[in-house]
Amino acid sequence: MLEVKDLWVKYRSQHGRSVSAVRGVNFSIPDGTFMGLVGESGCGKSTLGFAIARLLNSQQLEISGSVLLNGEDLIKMSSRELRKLRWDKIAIVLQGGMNAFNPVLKIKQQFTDVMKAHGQGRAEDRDQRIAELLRHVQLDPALLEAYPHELSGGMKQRVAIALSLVLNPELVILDEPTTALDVIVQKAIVEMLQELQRHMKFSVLFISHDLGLVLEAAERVMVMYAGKIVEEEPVEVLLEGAKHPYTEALLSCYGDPQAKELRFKGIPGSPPDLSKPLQGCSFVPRCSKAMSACRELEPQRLELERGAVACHLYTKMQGGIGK
Ligand SMILES: Nc1ncnc2c1ncn2[C@@H]1O[C@H](COP(=O)(O)OP(=O)(O)OP(=O)(O)O)[C@@H](O)[C@H]1O
Repeated sequence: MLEVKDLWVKYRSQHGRSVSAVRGVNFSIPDGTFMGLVGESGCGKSTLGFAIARLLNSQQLEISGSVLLNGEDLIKMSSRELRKLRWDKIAIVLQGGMNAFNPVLKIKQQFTDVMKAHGQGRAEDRDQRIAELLRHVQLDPALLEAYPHELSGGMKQRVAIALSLVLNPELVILDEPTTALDVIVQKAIVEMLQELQRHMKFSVLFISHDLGLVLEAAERVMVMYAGKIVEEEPVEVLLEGAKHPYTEALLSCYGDPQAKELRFKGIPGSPPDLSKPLQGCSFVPRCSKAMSACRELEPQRLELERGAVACHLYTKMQGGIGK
């Protein structure tokens, strides 16, 4: 349903410095799939999510490639065409989404405004739909008469999710939707989201820096590093063993929960500066398995039986590189 092909996003600053935040990304999200996107801070996750929804200010960036939603290229669409498509076909929920409500409007009004703007039906039908959505996110419809400040963070995020579903979108992009919430509320919201997704059959792109949360929430996972997807797989395949050394390192950060002493490990070093030209594999300085070819050639995405990986270890296994 969603197909992203060779997507590049480069931010331009006034001082001539540019940052390549998304560098040739390819993937697709089939209908009704819960896809996770994970990676360290600054690897380009939000830029990718925003680029798909065409929510980036195009005057300050260069964007190329295509984002096909049921065959229609969003990158080529005019602002008018995009306005019709947002909420209706694609909706986005942000980490700060719960603070994005208008503080002087009751919750109900925030739903009504979106529905009216998209020409949605009679007042009674609207009211019925809004109440039904609130029940879907396990909130009492009486809360529709509340102002945003009267709700807790978890409740507001549930409302933000309900609002994103108001026009029955085909794809919902959630960017760190639970990061500001405690782990118990996080888990409850993820479970609710899975339930909603199964029931309403939309596709999800769930963006988070928390691999543990993504593994719990999603069916498939994409791992992003320095603007590229370095591994993509169904969760159960990834849990059998990561292929890319970066994914392996991310997984090992969680340690063994059964161990007597809980130790948190980090990944030594830091991600590369995306404003500088990169040569070879961008993970080389932090990779314990790097070979000389990794310093020279950028690994390309290699399609596997149930996923994909961009790492020379796999090119080598297939006889592609000798060093
Ligand atoms: N408006 C902008 N102008 C210039 N550079 C930007 C802009 N927004 C993001 N960047 C840069 O693009 C790169 C990717 O940032 P992005 O926010 O997409 O990453 P992220 O993985 O979502 O990180 P985080 O989880 O911290 O939000 C970073 O180097 C960041 O500094």
